Amino acid sequence: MSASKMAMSNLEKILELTPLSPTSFVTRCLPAAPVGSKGTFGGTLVSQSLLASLYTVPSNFFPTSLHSYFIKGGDPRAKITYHVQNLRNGRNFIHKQVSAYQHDKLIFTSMILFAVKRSMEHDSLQHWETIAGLEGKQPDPHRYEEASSLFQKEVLSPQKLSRYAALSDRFQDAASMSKYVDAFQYGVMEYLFPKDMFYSARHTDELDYFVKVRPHVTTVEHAADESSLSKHHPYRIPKSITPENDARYNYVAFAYLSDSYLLLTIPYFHNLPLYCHSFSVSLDHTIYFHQLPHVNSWIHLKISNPRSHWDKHLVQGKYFDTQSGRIMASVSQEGYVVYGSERDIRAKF
Ligand SMILES: CCCCCCCCCC(=O)SCCNC(=O)CCNC(=O)[C@H](O)C(C)(C)COP(=O)(O)OP(=O)(O)OC[C@H]1O[C@@H](n2cnc3c(N)ncnc32)[C@H](O)[C@@H]1OP(=O)(O)O
Repeated sequence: MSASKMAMSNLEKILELTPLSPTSFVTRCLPAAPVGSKGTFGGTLVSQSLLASLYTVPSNFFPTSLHSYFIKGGDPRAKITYHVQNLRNGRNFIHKQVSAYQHDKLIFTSMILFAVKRSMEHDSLQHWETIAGLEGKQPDPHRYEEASSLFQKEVLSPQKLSRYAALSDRFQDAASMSKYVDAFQYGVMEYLFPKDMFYSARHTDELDYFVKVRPHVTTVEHAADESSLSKHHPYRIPKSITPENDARYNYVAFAYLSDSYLLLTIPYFHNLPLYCHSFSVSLDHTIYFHQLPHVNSWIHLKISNPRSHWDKHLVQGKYFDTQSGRIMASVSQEGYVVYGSERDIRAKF
């Protein structure tokens, strides 16, 4: 595999931060745009803001929720600076606000709530939403297919490509088509999509697919240190947080994957082909973490689209651990996505 293809799945490098002070960080790599887009990938901003904030909390605090807004499109040619503001330190919870800047302008902000890792001694009510029958089962190969081969069959085959090319200039350029395939084949995320993912005639309120992260991320948690507020000091904070040394990197990797193939799936709910938008950006992104997400195992994602109007589209995702069948995270995102009229899209396609 070429060095450039290997680099595509190097999440640690893509997200690496250099400290400027205990609460400010600058990116090492330039913040790339996803294939087919102009601005920085939203998942990079969400996950780097989470990584930056992790450098400012003791290692026995885990992210429990994250609420963020994309304020200005990120410039893929400029590094990003993250400032982490401490809003409150409690015994149970820590509140952080992270602001991301490019060219001295605020481009993104997130609020992140951390909760202390609890012993099981006091846990008055336990409940998990679960998918029964999922436990440890592999995705059904009759229903799901690896994304790059499916994309090549369902989008790039000559007869189908001409229909996509009628919808968008993006599909007229052969060089950019190979980038989609490379992203599926060598990128950070590996997908198993339903066979009708790219164009569905099925009326449904729900889309489900499987996703996992290619680079290894440890699930070995450090022995919980009983750090108290008095010990809450930069010296107690790990110097480096990497996929190999900190299981909390699973949250970072999850934040990265959670902004991909989410908003893009909207046409699926309307029996239109994916990629038929004329403009698409995410406006906000919210994650509730229900457990440590094991990102190297298949994650079963269920997406719905409760409301679309005024070019604003709400998508909600529930992510299930396929080993236990239990919910691991919930994600909500509203996007500003502009489509032509349904009639025009169908006529062209
Ligand atoms: C084919 C595969 C495609 C893959 C897509 C993958 C999607 C992945 C999801 C993402 O990662 S999206 C990235 C995260 N989200 C963002 O970066 C959004 C950041 N926020 C904004 O850009 C602005 O807040 C926003 C466009 C949502 C609102 O802008 P406004 O319309 O209120 O302000 P303004 O009028 O100043 O427009 C800002 C820019 O948007 C452009 N814009 C707005 N509406 C547009 C439209 N309808 N068509 C084309 N461009 C439009 C507008 O031209 C202008 O471009 P420039 O900055 O280059 O001048």
